[in-house]
Amino acid sequence: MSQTDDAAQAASARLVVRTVAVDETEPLIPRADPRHPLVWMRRGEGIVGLGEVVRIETTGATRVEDAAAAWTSLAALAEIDDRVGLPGTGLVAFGAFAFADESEATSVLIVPELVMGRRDGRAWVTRISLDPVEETDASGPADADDADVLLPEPAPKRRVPRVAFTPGSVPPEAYETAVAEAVRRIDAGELEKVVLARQLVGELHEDAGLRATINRLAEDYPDTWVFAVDGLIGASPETLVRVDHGTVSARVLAGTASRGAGEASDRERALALAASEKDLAEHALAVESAVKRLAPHTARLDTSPEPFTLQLPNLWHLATDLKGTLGDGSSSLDLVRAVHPTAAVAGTPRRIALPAIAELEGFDRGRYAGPVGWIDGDGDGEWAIALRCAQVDADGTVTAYAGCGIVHDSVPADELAETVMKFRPIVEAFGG
Ligand SMILES: C=C(O[C@@H]1C=C(C(=O)O)C=C[C@H]1O)C(=O)O
Repeated sequence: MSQTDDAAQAASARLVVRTVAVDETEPLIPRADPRHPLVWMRRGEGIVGLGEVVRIETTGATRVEDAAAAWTSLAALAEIDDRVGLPGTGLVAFGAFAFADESEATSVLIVPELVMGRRDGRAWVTRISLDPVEETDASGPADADDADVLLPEPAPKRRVPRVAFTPGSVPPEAYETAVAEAVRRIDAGELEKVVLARQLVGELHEDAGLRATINRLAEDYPDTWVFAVDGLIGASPETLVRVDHGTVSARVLAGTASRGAGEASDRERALALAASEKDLAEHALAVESAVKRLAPHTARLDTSPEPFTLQLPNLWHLATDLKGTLGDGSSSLDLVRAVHPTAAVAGTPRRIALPAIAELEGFDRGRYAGPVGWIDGDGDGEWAIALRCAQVDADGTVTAYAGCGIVHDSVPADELAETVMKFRPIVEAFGG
């Protein structure tokens, strides 16, 4: 089906949505579908989706706005009975978008049949169906009581499936060559910063699915957004944009250092990162681009005063939080469209960095470094940048990605080492 048909069909569908509170304390990930997991979790809270009622697929330069328009039409027709009223209740779609306009990868919004969620100590279940007048019998939509009955049993914990990764089309030496070429262009004044990534590729042989891998990501990286959407799985520390009842927030990351072995050396690395001119300059470009692109849509936008060091189990990042109020009624997807791709994953200036990435990286990023998250019926939602992630294809091919911001004093061998740190979450979650 063409993208226009798809969007048009989605726009004319009428969804019936009902969210009820449930008394549930079990973790959510063990209830995810191992083969087609839909997950958005951080610190044990979030949403897990099962089944698929509507799928909106888009491609090309207008992939985000086409999806946003189809979503607005779909949401406008939906009949929503939300008895909980928290972020993630009512009508939701999980989404993942390709990084580049030219990508072969499709971008998707998926509306599940069932959503299980938890937030602020409250749990809920949402059922979504196409117009029940034709879809169900005379007993009408399910009532609150059978919400519990139909929840899948949590699966017992399993070991993670093992995937042996090897460099993809770009071997490590070629990555270093690309970094050196990027530095040359930066020194020649062609651009200020460009983010270059490389891939690791493996095969998922076992039919155990992805649930154990996602669970491992959530256990090892509880402070990140752990996501699974249409085979894209990962644990991202970077919030692209969140919209919640008129408030807008984002977390910009750029600048990375390894963790130290002991407490003293670890502290030293964090302090050195916070004082590093190279990293502060790289970070400033990313913050500037996010602020510039969000500002037209916000009535107020504050940035945390100085970049702070964000500690993750595998590395340190320089981080800045943005917080503001929405000024123009934009949906979270409208803001995704405004900010993607940020300088944290593309570069500065963007119009020079994007073709340089396409030329120097030598592969299609697919949905890596693209927006991943969810949107609700009011347009609110949470979107991360798909980092520390892999795309798992239907044939079992697993492609993991990691990249680094290259600036004028970047050293190729150091950047290669940084990709190794950034691959760690996904490599370990596949038993490496
Ligand atoms: C590009 C990636 O990460 C981005 C690049 C960073 C850097 O170069 O310091 C830091 C965080 C992310 O914004 C990645 O993880 O693949």
